[in-house]
Amino acid sequence: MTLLNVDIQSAGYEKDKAIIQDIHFQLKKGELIGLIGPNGAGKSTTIKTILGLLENKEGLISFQEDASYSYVPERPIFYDELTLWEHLDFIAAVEEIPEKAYIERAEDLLEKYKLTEHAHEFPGKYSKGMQQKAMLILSMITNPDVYIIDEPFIGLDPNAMKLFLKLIEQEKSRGAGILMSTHVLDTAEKVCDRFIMIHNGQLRAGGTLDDIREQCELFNGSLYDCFHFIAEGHADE
Ligand SMILES: Nc1ncnc2c1ncn2[C@@H]1O[C@H](COP(=O)(O)OP(=O)(O)OP(=O)(O)O)[C@@H](O)[C@H]1O
Repeated sequence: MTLLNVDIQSAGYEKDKAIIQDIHFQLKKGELIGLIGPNGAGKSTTIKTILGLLENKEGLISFQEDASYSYVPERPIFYDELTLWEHLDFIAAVEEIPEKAYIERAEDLLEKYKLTEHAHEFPGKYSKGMQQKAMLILSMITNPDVYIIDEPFIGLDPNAMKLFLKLIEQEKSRGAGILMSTHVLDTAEKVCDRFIMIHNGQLRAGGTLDDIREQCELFNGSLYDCFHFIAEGHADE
């Protein structure tokens, strides 16, 4: 079942100045799609377009009726005056999550990400990795149907990365769909079901790793080999 249908003809930050063009794909239940491309390719712009943050857009974005989503931005954003626990309280109140369920889930996530002892501190003062973990916890507290995650791995230590991947796997089994942009291609190759490869604001290849290999004519290539081919226009020597 399709959770999100992306049909972007063009989008950008200024009128008549398209940054991305012709980006079309669908995110299905239980699926993890990797959004891949070099710096400045248009990954974050694609995500912002999906979230409805860009006014200059031609095309259609549609979430399945009543589908909820969580967005994890590339750079963590917090309210200065709220502790992490207060952020969780705030989200639970806005989303009307029953108190017992939310407290259990919050305590479990804080424990897993080793932030229990820091839950009553201001996340603005956390280390980079702790901030990223806090953002991931906030995104998971609502059990959304769709996750849109812009580069989750920056700053995560290896244990936190492993934990994140395990939780993402659990969320997929629950039926959530995940769109995740990342530069960590060896991990993406292992965990993503499909890929969207963007270069210069255009969809250059898409599908499973085998589909991408075929489109790049690199039949035994890794995801990195295909990335290099698309970004540089020739195979890596
Ligand atoms: N707020 C903005 N206003 C104008 N142009 C922008 C803005 N944000 C990004 N751009 C431009 O849009 C293009 C695509 O940027 P985008 O951030 O989508 O790339 P990206 O693929 O996410 O890159 P990275 O891997 O470096 O995060 C770049 O040329 C960038 O300069």
